[in-house]
Order: sequence, then C-alpha cells, then structure tokens
Amino acid sequence: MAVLPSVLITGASTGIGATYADRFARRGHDLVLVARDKARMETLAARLRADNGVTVDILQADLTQPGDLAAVEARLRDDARIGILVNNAGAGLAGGFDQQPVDDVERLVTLNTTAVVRLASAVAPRFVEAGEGAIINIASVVGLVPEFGQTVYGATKAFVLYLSQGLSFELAPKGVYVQAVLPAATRTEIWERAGVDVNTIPGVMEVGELVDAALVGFDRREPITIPPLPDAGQWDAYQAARQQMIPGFGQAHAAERYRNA
Ligand SMILES: NC(=O)C1=CN([C@@H]2O[C@H](COP(=O)(O)OP(=O)(O)OC[C@H]3O[C@@H](n4cnc5c(N)ncnc54)[C@H](OP(=O)(O)O)[C@@H]3O)[C@@H](O)[C@H]2O)C=CC1
Ligand SMILES: N[C@@H](C=O)C(=O)O
Repeated sequence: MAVLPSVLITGASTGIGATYADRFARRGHDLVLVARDKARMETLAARLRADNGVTVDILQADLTQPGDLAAVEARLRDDARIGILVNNAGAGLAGGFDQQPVDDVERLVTLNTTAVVRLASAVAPRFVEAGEGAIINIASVVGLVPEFGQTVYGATKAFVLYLSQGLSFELAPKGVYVQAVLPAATRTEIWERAGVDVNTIPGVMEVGELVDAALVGFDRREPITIPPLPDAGQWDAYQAARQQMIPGFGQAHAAERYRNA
C-alpha cells in the first residue's frame, strides 16, 4: 500500500486547523501541528495518536515572528514526508479601519498573508520536483465582500484567494494541487478573539461540517471550495464575468469614456 503523505497544518491548536488535524489523522496521515499554544497541541496530539495510531509532531511557532516562521519554512523544505500543507492560521481584528492600531493591522497582514505566501514558497519547489503535493489555503467569503466592513481582514483573504488561483494556474500543470477554501461564519474562537459574540451572527456553520465539506472539495480536486454557497453556478458566473474582461485589457489607448474630458 502506498505511504500517505504527512500533513503540516498551521493554526492547528483549535478551530478549523484542529479539525483538519482530526480529519487527516482519521484518514491515516501523520501530522505536523503548528501554532503558538504548545500545551493545547500536545493534548490534541495525544488524542490523535491514541485514536488513530498516527505520528504527530508539534512545532511551536508564532508565524508573525520571522525566526519562528523560518523554522516552519525549513521543516517544509527539508521534510520530504510532508506532501500536504494546510495554510490555515489566521486571525481577525476588532473595530473599523479608523480605530485599528496600525501595528495590529501589520501583525494581521503578516499572519494572514506573509506567512501564507512564505510557507507556500518554501514547499512549492519540492512539490514541483516530486510532481505531486497539495496546498490548502484557508481564505474567506469576506474576501469577496468589501461591504462587510472588515476591510483589512477581507483584503488579506482576497490576497489568499488570488494567490491560490495564481498558484493553481502555475502549479497544477506541474502536478501540484492548490485549493482555496472560502468558509463563511464558522463557530470557532476567532470571533471571541476579535471581540465579537458569535451568537449575534445569523447562519453560523459548525466547524466539523465546514471541514468535512472542504474535504469533499479537496477529494474532488476543486480549485475553489465555498462550503456554504448553495448555488455553485454563481461562482462560475462570477469567474466567467471576470474572464470576459481579459481580452479588453490590452489597449494602446484609453477607453472612449476617458477621452476629451
Ligand atoms: N471561523 C470563521 O468564521 C472563519 C474563519 N476563517 C479562517 O479560517 C482560519 C482558521 O480560523 P479559525 O479556526 O476560525 O480561528 P481560531 O481562532 O479558532 O484558530 C486560529 C488558529 O490560528 C492560530 N494562530 C493565531 N495566531 C497565530 C500566530 N501568530 N502564529 C501561529 N498560529 C497562530 C491559533 O493558535 P494559537 O493561538 O495557539 O497560536 C489557532 O490554532 C483563519 O485563516 C480564518 O481567517 C475564514 C472564514 C470564516
Ligand atoms: N473570521 C470571519 C471574519 O471575521 C470570517 O472570515 O467570516
């Protein structure tokens, strides 16, 4: 029987990342868990080892700290057993843009974008050389909806979506599968951490249902998975509308509406 690849999951101490850890362990994958809270990861790892007989390593790291991030990058570069990266660690930020301290904004951008792209960059050359591997990036529907008023958080998630689509375009022909997962509101600690009472939000998905649906998309090798979206045709229409603009972009002259103003 072929050996299953190990899975490195960031933000694996709780929430969506811990649930991915549970589901991949049930499938028989060895794991590398990454987050700041070592005690929580040890508790989770002990359960996953006992229940599933898998190997679970723990890498304590604050992904906003360059030294910690470099250690995770090194693990991704050097450990040839890792065949799946789940770029999940992320956070939100309380308040509106004019109230958010810029240092908090910068930390958010570092965690939600810089860490994601650096970890993908660490692993991609090895996956390309092997002609296989998978990168799962957790984005958010908020990245499609500036109207939600979560501007910086949403911008980081739009970045993750674009990054995933671009990486899929570049790497799929080389055998590497890239999936962007766009959850909507899901019951995890992210809300409390950002000072929001999740019980005030309508239509919150349970985390197990979210990850199980995302894994259906993963098994189907979908490039984009939006678990709560009832009509998949709406996403296809959105993509088609975007692609219809592409031939119009290469013009030597400004469009008629901008001339002779
Ligand atoms: N829940 C939701 O409604 C939605 C969530 N998402 C996205 O899903 C992903 C997971 O979020 P979710 O599970 O809900 O959130 P949680 O707050 O429940 O979990 C976040 C995870 O990220 C880790 N983490 C946070 N900061 C850092 C850091 N600086 N360095 C390393 N790890 C860190 C946390 O661990 P620790 O504190 O131990 O470091 C934790 O394991 C995020 O990218 C989020 O944006 C997208 C759409 C909806
Ligand atoms: N985590 C949520 C926003 O704060 C989301 O992405 O829906």
